Amino acid sequence: MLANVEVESQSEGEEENVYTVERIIDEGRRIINGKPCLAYKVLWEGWPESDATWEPKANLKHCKEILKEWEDLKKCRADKQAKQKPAQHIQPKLSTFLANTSSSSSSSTRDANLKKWQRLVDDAECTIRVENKIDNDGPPKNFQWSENINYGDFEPDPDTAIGCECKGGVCKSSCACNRMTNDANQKESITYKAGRLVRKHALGGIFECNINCSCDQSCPNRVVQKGRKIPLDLFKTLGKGWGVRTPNALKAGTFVTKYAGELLTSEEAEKRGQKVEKAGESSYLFDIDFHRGEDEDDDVEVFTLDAKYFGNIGRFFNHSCDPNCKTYPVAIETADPRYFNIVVFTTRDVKAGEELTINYCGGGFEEDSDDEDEQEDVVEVTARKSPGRRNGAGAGSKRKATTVGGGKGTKVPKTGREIRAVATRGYATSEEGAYTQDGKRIVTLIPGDGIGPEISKSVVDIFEAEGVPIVWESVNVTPVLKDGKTTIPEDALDSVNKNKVALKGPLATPIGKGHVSMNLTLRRTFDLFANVRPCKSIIGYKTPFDNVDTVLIRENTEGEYSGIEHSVVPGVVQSIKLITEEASRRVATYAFEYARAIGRGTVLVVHKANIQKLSDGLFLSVAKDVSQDYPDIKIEEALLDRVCLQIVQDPTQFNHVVMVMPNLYGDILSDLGAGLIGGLGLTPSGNIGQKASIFESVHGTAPDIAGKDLANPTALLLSAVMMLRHMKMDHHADSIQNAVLKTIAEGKARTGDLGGKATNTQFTQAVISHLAKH
Ligand SMILES: NC(=O)C1=CN([C@@H]2O[C@H](COP(=O)(O)OP(=O)(O)OC[C@H]3O[C@@H](n4cnc5c(N)ncnc54)[C@H](O)[C@@H]3O)[C@@H](O)[C@H]2O)C=CC1
Ligand SMILES: O=C(O)CCC(=O)C(=O)O
Repeated sequence: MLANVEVESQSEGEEENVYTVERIIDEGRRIINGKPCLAYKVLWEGWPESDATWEPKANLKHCKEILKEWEDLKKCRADKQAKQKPAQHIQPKLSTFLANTSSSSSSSTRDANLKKWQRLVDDAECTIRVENKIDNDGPPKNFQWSENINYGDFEPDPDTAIGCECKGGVCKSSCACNRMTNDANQKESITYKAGRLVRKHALGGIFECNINCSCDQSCPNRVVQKGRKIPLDLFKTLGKGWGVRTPNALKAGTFVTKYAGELLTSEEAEKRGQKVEKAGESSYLFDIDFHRGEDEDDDVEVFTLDAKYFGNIGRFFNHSCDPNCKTYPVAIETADPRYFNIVVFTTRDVKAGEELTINYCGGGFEEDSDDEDEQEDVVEVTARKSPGRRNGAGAGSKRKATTVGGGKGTKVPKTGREIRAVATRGYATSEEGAYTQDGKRIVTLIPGDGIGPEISKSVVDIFEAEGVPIVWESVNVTPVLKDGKTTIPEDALDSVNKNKVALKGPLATPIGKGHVSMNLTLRRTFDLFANVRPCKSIIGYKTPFDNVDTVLIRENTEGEYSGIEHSVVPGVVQSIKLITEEASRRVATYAFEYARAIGRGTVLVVHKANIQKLSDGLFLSVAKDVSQDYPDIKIEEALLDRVCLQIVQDPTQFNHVVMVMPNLYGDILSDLGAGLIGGLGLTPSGNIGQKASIFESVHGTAPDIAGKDLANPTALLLSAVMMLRHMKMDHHADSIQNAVLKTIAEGKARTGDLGGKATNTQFTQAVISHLAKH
């Protein structure tokens, strides 16, 4: 082992110490002494891993053998990943990694912890690649990865599994297990077709061959029990916490994963749910209630799987109203429906790189899928009745037990917990938040000051007329003094923490004195790091430029708005512009991801690094470094003053880029953009973070027209449209957006800022009359 190679400590200005390299444990691009470079993470002999440091290659010039060892190790890992070795069996090894790192540490700590996690996750089944390019979060805290269900005291009785008597490896449609699947779905066929793809008709309930069957392991009716065979990416999403993505294209009907977790009684799940909710944390409860009827008071016992502390990749699927996957019941270990496995299958063909999502409120196979199975084959699991008492008797069947649907018959009290009649889970990323009993999303509404309440009412009225399935929770953000500091009232904090999504009217800030800005306080409190400000010409409303379509992303938590100001001596004040690598990296990453998502090929970094050499210099160099991870997106840079000139000369030259910049520049440039398309009454924005997202118009409280019903609510309405898209309610977003644009284009009900005579109320009524359903 060639480990005793000495190198010099790289830190500038430090005494030159000499340490011994034990080995290299990681590699990546890092900023060292202000410059991005390839660096290696070095474990030092006699020092713990927590003292490992990132060293540029130059510092390792005497460590050729160690570098070679590292290259060999990397190659070996890459080969292992490429092989995507299939899982052996449904009972995988139990990986016990209790991530005890702080969720927001440095990026190097994050990377080390994610690597550690990746090894355990990988070990558990088929290849899972863990990736976080968004923030410094490591693995979730207090979460133990396991592919198994932890049954605790409620182990299912394997003797209740109904077996078939088919000999040899290939069960046919006459097999008792296939027939039970057919019974449950009123359709005859074998359950899985070639390529381990499930037939659509089978998805009302699948009975796989099991330990009580005579067929062997090569039987095609054994798919889920053999474990996941496809690689998956566990990745940090923009604004939705962790998510799951497929690196390869998948066909409709592909088995993706089982949902693992701890099996709880309803009472226990209820207690856990309440505790987690109180703490404002995410819950991951999934009722195994496929056998419950439409009436939730049905006298049946329902177990719940909790994946908060213990589970597998199933825990990380995000919700979508237009999902590409769905959970279905699969019986393997027992035919007792209280123990059906919750299993994720794709419901349509999925492209490589697509995020895999499920709709927590149901939704099955794509209607126009050209798969060989017909659409009417689809049997919705949602609120499906129990498959009933099946005998399993008939040719070739071997009935082992008769406990289907019966169980202990314990009466379960209705608890009011937000778990619906289908397999459902609560979740708390910025996308998921809270729901009412009847499945409506709860959204925090901060009406704001000045024109805020008027334009908020307009949004509420239009949403009601459109029938958007959300419930508003209105809160006040009048500043309160706590320990001498101006803060947000507790109920507003609780509401946003719980709901994860808010719509906010403008809030007034006293000029040159008085309390700090509540707008900025909200952004900082919820760490809403990226402020997305699109600016698009409105067809039919003539301005000097017809085709403006700019997108600006503003760093939203620091820079000139850090709020660090003091008087040095009378007549001299100092205001600190704080720029950190961490905040610059996450907003730059967001900009690149956003550019990719909306199909723009360039990220333009707007800065003044010629003057603010260190602060804007860091912002720019971090953005350049981030760009290395996005070879498909170009990076360009421009000085703010030149951008101001060019954008008023011809804004369309910025139509193909996503601009990203420090806080103050974004604030000013977005007002300038508004001026190009007709004013502040038109421009929306979204403040995006991991804990929550708050949508608001770019404008302020407009004190000159407040209380007169003269305001244009378009900017807040379009912010609300952005919010709907964020929540994946695109259908309602389209309807409202079209109605607003049509109203302005038509010209009959324009507000004063657009040269019209309509009041806010009249404009609102006109929009309602243009909604798709009217
Ligand atoms: N995010 C927020 O909540 C923001 C709050 N503010 C606060 O708002 C207050 C007023 O700031 P101002 O500089 O006057 O900016 P402002 O944006 O409130 O008003 C500027 C001009 O635009 C007009 N305007 C703005 N929104 C309009 C709408 N929806 N319909 C028709 N006309 C509209 C106003 O009548 C005014 O003439 C200040 O206390 C400021 O701190 C300012 C900007 C953003
Ligand atoms: O907080 C304020 O009053 C103004 C904030 C503002 O202009 C902004 O950052 O959008």
